[in-house]
Formats: sequence, structure tokens, C-alpha cells
Amino acid sequence: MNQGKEYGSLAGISDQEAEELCQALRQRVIQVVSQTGGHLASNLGAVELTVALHRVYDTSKDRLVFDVGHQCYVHKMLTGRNGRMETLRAFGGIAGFPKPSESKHDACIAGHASTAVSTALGMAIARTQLGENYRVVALLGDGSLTGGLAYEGLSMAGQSGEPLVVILNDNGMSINASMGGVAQHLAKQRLKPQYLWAKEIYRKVMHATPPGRALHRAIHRIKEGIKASLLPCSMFENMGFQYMGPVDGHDVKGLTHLLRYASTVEGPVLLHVKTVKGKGFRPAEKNPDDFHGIGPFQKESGALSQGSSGESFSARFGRDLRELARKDPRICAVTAAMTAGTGLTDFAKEFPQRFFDVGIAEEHAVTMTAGMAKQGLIPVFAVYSTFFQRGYDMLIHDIAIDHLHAVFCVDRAGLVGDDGETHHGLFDPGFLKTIPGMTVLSPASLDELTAMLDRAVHHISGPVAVRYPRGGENQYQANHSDGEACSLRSGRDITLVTFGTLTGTVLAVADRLAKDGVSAEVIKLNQIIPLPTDPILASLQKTGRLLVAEECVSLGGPGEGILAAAAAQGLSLKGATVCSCGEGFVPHGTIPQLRALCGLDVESLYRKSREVMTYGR
Ligand SMILES: Cc1ncc(C[n+]2csc(CCOP(=O)(O)OP(=O)(O)O)c2C)c(N)n1
Ligand SMILES: CC(=O)[C@@H](O)[C@H](O)COP(=O)(O)O
Ligand SMILES: [Mg+2]
Repeated sequence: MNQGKEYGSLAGISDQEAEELCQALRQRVIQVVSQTGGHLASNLGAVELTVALHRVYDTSKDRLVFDVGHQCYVHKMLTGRNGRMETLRAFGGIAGFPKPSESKHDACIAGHASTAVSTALGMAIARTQLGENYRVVALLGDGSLTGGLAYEGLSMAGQSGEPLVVILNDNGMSINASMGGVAQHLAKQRLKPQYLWAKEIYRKVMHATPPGRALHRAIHRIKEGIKASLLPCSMFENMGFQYMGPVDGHDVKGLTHLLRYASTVEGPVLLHVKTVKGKGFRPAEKNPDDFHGIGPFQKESGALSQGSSGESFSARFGRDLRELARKDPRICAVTAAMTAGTGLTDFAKEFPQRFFDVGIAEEHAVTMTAGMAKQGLIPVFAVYSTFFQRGYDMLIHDIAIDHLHAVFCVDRAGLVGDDGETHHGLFDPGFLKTIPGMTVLSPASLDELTAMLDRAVHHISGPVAVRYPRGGENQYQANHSDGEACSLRSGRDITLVTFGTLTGTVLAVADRLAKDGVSAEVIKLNQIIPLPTDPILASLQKTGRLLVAEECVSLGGPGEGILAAAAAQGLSLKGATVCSCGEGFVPHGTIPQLRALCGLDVESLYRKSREVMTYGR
């Protein structure tokens, strides 16, 4: 196999060549992801679909809109990036998700679920309004179809009359099994390839002559009328789509044929394909959940490399919540399709009646917790920071106005690493700050998480979030969780303020400064919202200099609040700086690389502190 070879247009390749290409690309995906890690199972399931799409569409001008985008590797290999796939998800390398800045073949940003139909419809509308001529196709999975946004898009697209092809890649799986009634409905649909072939041959024969075309149209109208009055239609037909399927999503010849037809239809089409998640790699086919998003692995055996051996924050959260739930029957756990990622697998087994996987439906999850809380339960919604962004309005409207006691365990807070800008958890301090009555706790170590979860569940009223990072590295090896803030080191010359897992880094900075004869006071915030300003202001009265280190965007972060509080108090500081992840987006890379990029490593923070020491001298 020619590993890094770039491919030209697939428009003219034969069915036989397409099949051989699929085999080569499948091996290439396995080889690359075994080295880099990434979303293996979803990509293996989409090989034939992607090749068929590239035989029919020219993605340099036609718009191929991926949902989530975690299944885009073959598309990247076919669009000039095959030679760079060894850099997948590495700092400065190829991103794990579609990225227009990386290639004109990537139609739009993706990373969060259920957006594809809306984006594709917007593009189709733009094409019509601007009188342009390209085709638009959206590719979404059955998991993404558990998200409400997908229906908002489908509902309008079906009625829009816009030529638009929506491909539903149905493998029966989200990260775990797909949830809800629609998943059950899809599971009942059996493959109908022969029927579709026969239907198309019939259409072709009829369309060969003008009288045949007219006759076909008339018969079609009568048939649709009878069908509509006598038979239950698929939900997609009811929405206004021409529905085709379900068909075998691994038959590249059949898929190409159907896509060629679908791309000529003068209206919205939904092509339902059945695929196998992990197709062609036995360990992934057998355990698609385990091979959804993975680190490097042994491609011969499928043995996954051991990640960090230490306990993660997610695992500690899962363990602690079970302990709390054993003592309090009001506690229920909620996840939006992230059972394993948030550490809730064992909770689901031990308390199946008190565990709720709502699918990829974060908005619904927040509003559901409002109902649960109102009626006397203690709902704990474990959610990645980046996906929690979707629940903002629900937090305000459904939770905060009535000051309901719901607990939000905000996992993947801070930089997450190789998933990049769509997935970093950098915005929650800013948006949670605007929610009236909200409390946000920030453990720096696993033991602090244990203590703060208990506090959040039993000792705080109203909405409360506990935010902690991906994995378990970089944590502060102690438990100083009492109080809203604590002084870890007293000093005279400069006040260093931080929270969460930057604590160890800031203590190391204080050590470096001490060697230079600079005495730094280190304050760790246990609670970042509301901001405990008193101990910080007291320290600033003494030192007159401030450095805040925070792993979040600067807008709305604690640093901004501290500067405002100091100004309101009339404190004139000799020097002050806030080191954060800035105002923009942080790309993908390892956590140490990204912390260095943002200036949040020991060296950068040390240099910044020295700079602050020079001000006002
Ligand atoms: C809003 C949002 N919530 C959660 C996720 C995490 N997530 C990524 S892929 C995925 C499953 C998607 O399932 P599906 O669309 O069927 O694709 P498949 O992995 O089966 O190919 C989930 C839950 C996300 N990307 N976006
Ligand atoms: C594509 C997606 O959104 C998820 O699969 C995400 O990549 C999971 O991230 P973790 O690896 O942090 O669980
Ligand atoms: Mg799926």
C-alpha cells in the first residue's frame, strides 16, 4: 500500500477500483490511528460512504457538511492531506475534525453534534439566494439524531424545497447504544436494496421517452396519494423529504449509484444507510464503545495502550457519587450520551433506576433536572464543559429564576488536548458567572473533588457546579478544600491567585521567585463564583502586586473580577496581570504544549511575575 500518497478526483474510477480503494483507506485509517489515537470506530464505519461521496461530489465546490466531524479522516485522506495524516491531532498537525482553515474541502467547523442539517440548509439557501450552482450534502449519525437541533434543521429542510441530500449514517450507536424512541424506530427499519434498485430501473425506463415521463409522474402521484392515506409514512417523508433506504452503507457501488440519483433530485432527499461501527477491524466491531475515541493501540491485536495509570477526576466523581447515592435516595445521575467519559458507568449498573442517559440532548438534560429538582430529587448532571454551553438558556430560565438545587458536574473543564478548539472547556467560568444564584466550585485535587461534591450536593442551595479537568494529571497533591479561598503560602511582594489544577504550577512559580528573593503569597480559589474577593483584596493591600493564572478565556474569568474588585475598592496596584487562555480559540495539542502556548507553564508565569515586579519601581 502506498501510505502517504495523495489522491486525485475519484469521479472516473470504476466500481472495482472503488472497492480496492476502500480496502486501502480502511487499512490506512487503522495504521494512522494506531499511532496517533483518534476516533477509530466511526471512521472505519464511514469508509465506503466517504468514497462514494467523493465519486459523486467535488468537495472543492460542492459542500459536504459533517456532523460532529469525528468521522472525517477518509475525507481528509482524499483531499490532499493523506501525506500528513501521521500528524493527526498533534500540535501544528492535521486536526481531528473538519477545519476550513486547513482545506477548502472542509465546508465548515464541526465538533459538536446535531448541527449538520441546519448548516447544510443554510448553505443551500445561500446557493439559491446568490444564484450559484453547487450541491449540498449533510452527513449525520443516528447518535446525532438524538439531539433536538437535528430536528429543527430537518423540519425546515424538508419543507424548504431546497435540493439537499441528508445522509443518515445509522450504526445503532452513539458512543454507547443510541438512546430514545427514534433510535428504536430506526432499528426496526430493515435493509431494502432490491426495492430501491427496482424502483430506480423502473424510473429510468419510464423517463427514456417524454410520454413515459408524463406517465411516470401521473402514476407516482396516484401511488403517493394512496400510500399517504393508507400506510404509515416514515417520519422523514412526513417532514417533506424523499426518503431512500435503508441501504447497505458498505456497498460502495450501490451507494455511488444512489448518491448519483439523489444528487439530481430537485428537492430534499434523506438517504438512510446502515453501517457497522468499527467495520473491518474485529476488536472495534466487537467493542465499538471502547474504540470510539482512543489513544494509540496495537494494530495487530487491538490492545489499547494504557493511558495514565493514575485515577482520573471523572473516575473519582463516579465513585463519590455512588457513595453519596447509597446514603441518599433522592440523588439521580444524568448524562447526555457521555456515560463512560463522565465516569458514570458503574453508577448506571448500581442504580439503573436512578440513572438517565438522555442522548445528545444537553438542553433537554438541564431542563429535565429542573423538573426533577422542583419535585424533590437531587439531580446531578455530569457534562463536559464544552457541551454544557448548549444549556445556557435553560440554566437561566428553567433553573436559576426559581433558584432550584441542581448539581452540574462540569468535566473536561480547561484545556482538553488533542480535540482542540471545539472541545476545550474554557468558557464555563465566563458564562456561569452571569447566572444569578449560581455557585461554582473548583477542586485542585481528587480529594478536594470528593469534599466539594459532598458540599455541592448537601450543603449549598440553588444551582451549583463543580468543575474539574480531563484525566488526573497535574493535580495538586493535597486537600485544602475548606472555605471559599485559602492561602497556601504567605508573602509580602506579590499575590499569585489561581484555582484548579494550575495550583501546582503556581506553587512552582512561587518557589522560583523565592530563589530570586521575591516573596509571593499564593491564594487558591476553591470557589470561583461568586468570587471570594475579601482574602484577595486583603493580600493585595499588603503586596500591591497581582498575577492571576487561570485556564479559561480571559473574558468573564476570575482575573477580570479580581481587577474590578480591586478598582472598586480604590486599590492602586503597582502591577497586575491576568494570564489566561486569551480571548480567542486554542488549537489542538498536548496539555503541556497548549499551556506553554497560552503562557500558563511555570517558565512563562515566572517571567510574567518578574515583569510585574518591575512595574512601578
Ligand atoms: C453536543 C455534543 N454532545 C456530545 C458530543 C460527544 N459525542 C461525540 S460523537 C458522539 C456520538 C455520535 O454518534 P453518531 O452521530 O451516531 O456517530 P458515530 O460515532 O456512531 O459514527 C457523541 C455523544 C458531541 N460531540 N456534541
Ligand atoms: C467527538 C467527541 O465529541 C467525543 O468523542 C470526544 O472526542 C470525547 O472526548 P474525551 O476523549 O475527552 O472523552
Ligand atoms: Mg452512530
